[in-house]
Amino acid sequence: MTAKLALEDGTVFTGTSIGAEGEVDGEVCFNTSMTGYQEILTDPSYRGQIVTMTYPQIGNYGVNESDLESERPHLAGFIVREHSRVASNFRSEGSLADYLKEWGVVAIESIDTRALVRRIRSTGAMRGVLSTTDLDDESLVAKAKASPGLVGRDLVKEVTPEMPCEWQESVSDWTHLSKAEGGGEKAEGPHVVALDFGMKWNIPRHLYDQGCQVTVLPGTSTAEEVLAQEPDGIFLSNGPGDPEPLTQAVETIQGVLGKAPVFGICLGHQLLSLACGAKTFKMKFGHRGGNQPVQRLEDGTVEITSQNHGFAVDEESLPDCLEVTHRSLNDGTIEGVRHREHNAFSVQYHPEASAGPHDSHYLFAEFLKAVGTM
Ligand SMILES: NC(=O)CC[C@H](N)C(=O)O
Repeated sequence: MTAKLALEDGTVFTGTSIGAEGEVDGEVCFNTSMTGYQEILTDPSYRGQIVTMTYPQIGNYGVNESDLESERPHLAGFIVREHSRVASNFRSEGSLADYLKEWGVVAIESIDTRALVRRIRSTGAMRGVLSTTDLDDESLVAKAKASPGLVGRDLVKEVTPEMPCEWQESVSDWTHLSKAEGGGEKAEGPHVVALDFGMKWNIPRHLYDQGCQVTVLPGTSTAEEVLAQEPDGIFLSNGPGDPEPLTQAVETIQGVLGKAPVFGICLGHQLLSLACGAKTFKMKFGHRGGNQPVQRLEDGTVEITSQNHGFAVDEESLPDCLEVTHRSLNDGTIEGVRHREHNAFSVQYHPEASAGPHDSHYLFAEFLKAVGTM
């Protein structure tokens, strides 16, 4: 079945559908990871985005239950150069194409993803439409132009859980970072409240494996609701879209700062910075992939990190109470901050990896240390 991708600048790519029938719109962005397509599909931070993989062949190790980062795919659409017809891996439980169809994900292959990515890199992230039902170029480009984009929209409300829950799952036990260190069984350690703005599951898995009792609260919770849990530490999760419209989350963070140690990842980092008085801005095409170099300013160490963000904290707006701790070596943007008075720090990248390198796992231990010293 033919599928088409149209961009707001008038470019149209014609390829073949590998997913569900239908039509979706969203911001077209690219991810440079060679593996981890299942984690990307199920990362709630991709809500509202059509994701192109730069690696040319995707799907060759299939899909499985333990690589899910949430219950279901969240991205708007998926683009690959070639979808592998063979899924060969001892962990594989099914094929990528079946998974995409099962969850109604509109997806396309056999387009020139290099040309698409070069266009995004020079023009910046663009709105687009991916369709198997409308194959008329003019109509598709008009729809891409009319698509709402990400700026100014609260996408967290579409992915945050309705109810609190107690987290009970370890990191998947085929990795060397699993329960071996005693995680899970000794969840009598510090009580961490995780505000879930669209949290990737590997984050609470890591906290649980460090012995934390993890209570997951909806991202819409108030400071009173968080503090009523008597947390030893508060975690601010990743999540989709533009951080600036999330005024309620910012208020909650302002209400809990200084009352317990705070650790934020990605959207959580942006929200902590906003709560301290900084501003965020939309990047030209963002950072998405498992090979993003970041420097830890304290000692110059370079970490290769997993990232997925299209917004960033604006350095010019940084208040005196925040100190930059990490910086991107690709473009110099802020990748981590620490509060000078309160016990609070955050990073723009993903120490839980999933998928990606494990260089930054030490941040979970740092949070635990912070929790113990408050
Ligand atoms: N992974 C995330 O939390 C992403 C944060 C935010 N939605 C951004 O794109 O910058």
